[in-house]
Amino acid sequence: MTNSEQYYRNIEYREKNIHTYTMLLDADYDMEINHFKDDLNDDEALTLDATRYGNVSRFVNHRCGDPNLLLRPVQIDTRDTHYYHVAFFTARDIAKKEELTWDYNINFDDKHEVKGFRCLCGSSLCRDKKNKFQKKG
Ligand SMILES: C[S@@+](CC[C@H](N)C(=O)[O-])C[C@H]1O[C@@H](n2cnc3c(N)ncnc32)[C@H](O)[C@@H]1O
Repeated sequence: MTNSEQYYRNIEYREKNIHTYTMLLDADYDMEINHFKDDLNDDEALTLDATRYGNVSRFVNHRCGDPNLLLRPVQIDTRDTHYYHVAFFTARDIAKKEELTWDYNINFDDKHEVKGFRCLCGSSLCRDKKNKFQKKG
């Protein structure tokens, strides 16, 4: 089988095996709780509130380049690669009460992606070079 035949066979397999599931989210276009009132229009300010339906991972902040957590897909209960969970692993020893961070992989060169997010991670590897609020460190 050629590579392109294999490619189209994979697409066909995926299309036949599309899985859907219901997810509960609290989401709203709400400028009142958004820090970027001056920079965004209402329809650009979707806020996801993980208080009721999220889990403890909602407290993990972003850090560019050298976060103390890494994300890995893991399989639980099934070897079907359509279903995986995302697990956090420590990238190094973490001190008691130290902030947990992972790299959200934000592309700071993409205007749409970063319009509502200015990075305050303080890492020397921070990619948000235009951030006027950047912490030194
Ligand atoms: C998953 S929550 C993290 C927990 C949040 N800091 C809190 O106290 O509930 C993601 C939000 O935290 C803020 N945040 C996380 N990392 C940030 C960073 N490096 N710079 C600025 N804001 C950050 C942003 O408001 C982002 O939308």
